[in-house]
Amino acid sequence: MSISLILASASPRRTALLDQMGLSHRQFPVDIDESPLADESPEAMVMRLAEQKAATAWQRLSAAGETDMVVLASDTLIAFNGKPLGKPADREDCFTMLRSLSDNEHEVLTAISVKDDQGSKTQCICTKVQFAPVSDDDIAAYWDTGEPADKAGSYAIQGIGGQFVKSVSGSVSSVIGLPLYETRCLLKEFGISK
Ligand SMILES: Cc1cn([C@H]2C[C@H](O)[C@@H](COP(=O)(O)OP(=O)(O)OP(=O)(O)O)O2)c(=O)[nH]c1=O
Repeated sequence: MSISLILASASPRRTALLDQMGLSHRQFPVDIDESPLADESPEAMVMRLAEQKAATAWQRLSAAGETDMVVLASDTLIAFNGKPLGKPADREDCFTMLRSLSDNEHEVLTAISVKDDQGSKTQCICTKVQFAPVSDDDIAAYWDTGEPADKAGSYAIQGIGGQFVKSVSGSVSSVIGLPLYETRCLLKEFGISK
């Protein structure tokens, strides 16, 4: 009996990172409400969202008769001054986020959640990122590239936004959406390895 790995995500970056690990999988995107709850910490929020993505995918696939699967889901948020920053709602929101990140340090939180028929486990990985000073002209030009729109905190370290990053302490793959080392360890606990 072979167990199939399901990635509960629409993200092209997360599937590419799993490919990088040599783990064959199938993408099964789930859309959930990603709004924060009142007074919820960034860590509690990112873990709740990853867990909910995994549980939702699991329920839908089980209802469709799928068995022998392990579901992996992930969520990425920026924590700045104790507040969560997700994807920008619009250009103005991107300006607000990048102005606050400019010349400051922030944390990128990625939660990974794995579920099978025995239960689930969720873990949060924190990476510190120091931003260089970013001007309004930089932000305007960056917004026009289209890159910030679907990225937590309005930037992509692996793309054009990498030029705003002075230093990183922690996992770079986690900033991009899936921490390779921790994902490998967690999946191993659920019987998935290369
Ligand atoms: C900070 C940062 C975020 N990101 C991305 C990672 C995540 O894909 C995205 C945050 O959105 P998420 O809601 O975590 O994920 P998603 O909507 O892309 O995919 P899904 O929910 O279907 O799994 O921001 C980068 O690619 N580079 C970066 O430097």
